[in-house]
Amino acid sequence: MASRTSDLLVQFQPDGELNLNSLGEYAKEHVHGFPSSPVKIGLKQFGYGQSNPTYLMEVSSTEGGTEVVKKKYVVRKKPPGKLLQSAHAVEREFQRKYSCCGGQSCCLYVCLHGHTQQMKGYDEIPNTNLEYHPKVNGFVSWNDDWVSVEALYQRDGKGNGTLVLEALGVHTQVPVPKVFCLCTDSSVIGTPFYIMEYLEGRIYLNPKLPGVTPEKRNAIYHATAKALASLHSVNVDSIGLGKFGRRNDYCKRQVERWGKQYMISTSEGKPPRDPKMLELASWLQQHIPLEDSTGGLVHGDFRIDNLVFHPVEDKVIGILDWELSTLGNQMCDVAYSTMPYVMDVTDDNTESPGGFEATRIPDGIPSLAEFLAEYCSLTGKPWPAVDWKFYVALSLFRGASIYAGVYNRWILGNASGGKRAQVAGKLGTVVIDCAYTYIRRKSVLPDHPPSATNPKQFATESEGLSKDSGKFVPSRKILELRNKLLKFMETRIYPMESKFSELAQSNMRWTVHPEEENLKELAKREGLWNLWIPLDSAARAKKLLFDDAERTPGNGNNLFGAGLSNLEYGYLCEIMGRSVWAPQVFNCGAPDTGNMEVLLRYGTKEQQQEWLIPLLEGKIRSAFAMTEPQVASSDATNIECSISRQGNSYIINGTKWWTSGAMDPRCRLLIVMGKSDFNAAKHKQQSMILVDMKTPGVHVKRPLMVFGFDDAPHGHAELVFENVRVPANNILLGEGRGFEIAQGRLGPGRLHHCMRLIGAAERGMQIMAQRALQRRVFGKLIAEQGSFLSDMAKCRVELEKTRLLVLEAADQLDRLGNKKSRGILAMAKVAAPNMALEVLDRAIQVHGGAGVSSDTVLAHLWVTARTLRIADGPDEVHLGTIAKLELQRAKI
Ligand SMILES: Cc1cc2nc3c(=O)[nH]c(=O)nc-3n(C[C@H](O)[C@H](O)[C@H](O)COP(=O)(O)OP(=O)(O)OC[C@H]3O[C@@H](n4cnc5c(N)ncnc54)[C@H](O)[C@@H]3O)c2cc1C
Repeated sequence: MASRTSDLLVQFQPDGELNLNSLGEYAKEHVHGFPSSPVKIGLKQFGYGQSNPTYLMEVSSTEGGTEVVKKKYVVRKKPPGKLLQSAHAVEREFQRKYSCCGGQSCCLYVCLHGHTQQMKGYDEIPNTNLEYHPKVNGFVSWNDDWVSVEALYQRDGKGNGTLVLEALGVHTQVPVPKVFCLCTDSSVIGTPFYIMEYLEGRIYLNPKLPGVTPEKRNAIYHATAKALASLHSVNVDSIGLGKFGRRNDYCKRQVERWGKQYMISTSEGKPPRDPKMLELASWLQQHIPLEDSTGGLVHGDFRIDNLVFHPVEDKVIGILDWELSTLGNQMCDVAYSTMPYVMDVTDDNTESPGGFEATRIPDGIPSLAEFLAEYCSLTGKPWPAVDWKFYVALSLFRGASIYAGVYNRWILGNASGGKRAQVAGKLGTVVIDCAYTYIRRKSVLPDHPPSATNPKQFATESEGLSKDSGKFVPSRKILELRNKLLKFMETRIYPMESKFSELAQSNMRWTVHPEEENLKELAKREGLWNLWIPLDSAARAKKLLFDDAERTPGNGNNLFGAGLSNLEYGYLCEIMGRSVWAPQVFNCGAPDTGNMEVLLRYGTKEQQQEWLIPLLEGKIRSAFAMTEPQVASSDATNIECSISRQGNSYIINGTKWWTSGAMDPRCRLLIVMGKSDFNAAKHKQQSMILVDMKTPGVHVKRPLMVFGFDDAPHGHAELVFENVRVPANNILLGEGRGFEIAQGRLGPGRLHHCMRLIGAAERGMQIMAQRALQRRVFGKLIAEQGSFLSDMAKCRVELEKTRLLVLEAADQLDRLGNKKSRGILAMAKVAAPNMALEVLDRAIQVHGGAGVSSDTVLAHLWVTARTLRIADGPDEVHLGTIAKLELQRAKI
């Protein structure tokens, strides 16, 4: 059952300092609309929670001789007595619009704790006990989480400032109570306090939601995820909270802070210290997530009982308790909000942790995975499986530290939670044990969010993402992956492009930048690895290698991708195509994907073990050697390289060129196409064979240049095979089956090129528009020149047409297979490079000289697109296929 907010009131327990008269006088002066002649000011205390004492202030006036309550407010103050550093910082919850004289002489600066200080040239202000720090242009204090005063009361151009509650209330849809004033003067009611709006609504004190129907429970959890998502979606910079806290190293600082506070609460003469807590601290320190700073707004105490729900509707009208709010890693908030799944926080059970996962999820409440999937979908955040253990353990660690603080305060006699604080010591031990067990669990969250098609999916609104049906509407799963990829590109790939290029132009050009390997690890951890692998190819290899697809060791580390169709991959591959450096970071680069596809589809178990697994793991790279300099290789029946059987070996002789990737120091495998029988039928002469790059007789003659780019460190090699002897079982599928394999290999691989070209064109469009909006020619921005506008619009038209064609080809490939979709594949292969060239050429033109230089990525993208009118079959060959099919249709 929900409690109405008014049900939570208990008789006012005076703390000896709270003077109602001074409170009333202060409110009259500082709260807009406060009755000017109140008859009576009454105070009732909210009896729930041990944090900052909170009161309902009822202001009565007389009407027709009767006393009526005219207005209700909430007063929230610090507890009296000596407090832990940074705890109970009510000032952090509040923000008022702070006006100054215009920046001339009276700007008041207030620190986190209500201390004030004058700045050079400003009027003297009492209560000075902080030091001005020029680096932060604010005041520094004892707390490492200090934000500069300027940050706390950021000034806009008019000398006004904003902070969290007011900033959210004024500028966002995040449900928060309206705040009226902050009083930092402890002489008024004994401690700093603030006054805010009283919200009449429902509060669910128990996250199990007893006495609530399953449907309503579902709706309440949905509303909770939505409220959290709304607060996490706030753009802090745009609402003046950009400096509300330090953005980086949030988890690291949290571990230090709560560890420190635990030590303070359990020092000599205080409650005993639990050694497991120290172990926990060290585990946390060693497992800080790589991405320790999403830098967004963090509530710090987000739980269902800190939410006020509408009196009748299942929506949140107020998020309360902002005293721990700051900027940082929002996943900490998410983990904390899911504590009921791990631990029963409702009753003072000092024996066991409980938690939905240990007991049972009450009917209607979503599973943890469903709740998280809902949140991730609403915010577009990546699925947090990788670091989930850390986040939950940190929440528990923090909880244990808070319990230790409460217990210590109870011993000192100033815990506002009264009797409940008495058992806090024992509860702390339960929490520590729970965390201790938790970090030893093998798995805490599935690798992937529950499927969007799961009928039990609890979300209603997020279904909107996949509810809209239509051929080219990506599912929620794909949208999540897309968002993750986009973020990865923005934060990891684009910032490294110039560094990768620099190395590729230096005399160390044929080495790999160490950051590339780091990024690969990160991509694996993010679940952005091997996404290109189609379901059916993965199934064959899993069966062959492990006999039991479900128990594949690779399941846990995305070795076999995310189980996507070619169509689904299309939405992701194009994002990778926006940078020439990106595909290999996700193990989705050419020619590896094509080669892995060959091994997945046609490799024997032994071949897969030797070559496929290290390729899937990203430990080695590969190349495909078909084209030969001396013959027209667009017709592969012309090739002359010989593969001849001798006992248990094959001997290879011939010259290949344009073997892409063969210069890469990690390249170990060559798939060589040659002739094993020069007298067989035209399409049965060719075979494919696996060759270790290190086999004697494999010579790299030279790297080839593409319009001046050698594409180091991967490169395109001319190779000579001189009596290269390889084991006979290196043959793929069997002698004379080379053409068959080529058909299988080139279908998806070709389409991946097209998908990437869509991305390259998108990048071109983006850079082109940015340039046009900045560059002035003959008195006008380029974006204002009519000829440019129509050119750009035409580029967009071409791009969208081609994207649809590529997606259609992917869809046909999924449904009809390689052979039947060869017509549309050929169309995509002709259309995509030509479209990308047109768009990139336009973008280059808009950049003038800069466009043809290496200062932008445009020239490299253009060059790559140009080669794709030739590589994987010249346009003419594909046009021939399209025309042939067209005529065949006409004959039927
Ligand atoms: C950057 C790059 C990377 C490459 N990577 C690889 C790789 O990793 N592995 C590999 O084996 N190969 C690779 N290639 C080679 C590529 O696949 C071949 O260049 C391509 O197949 C064309 O073969 P060719 O160069 O022998 O040209 P040719 O076969 O000599 O053709 C020359 C031209 O003849 C015309 N032509 C061809 N057929 C027809 C027709 N039916 N009708 C009308 N005109 C026609 C076309 O204009 C064509 O461009 C790569 C090429 C480049 C540029």
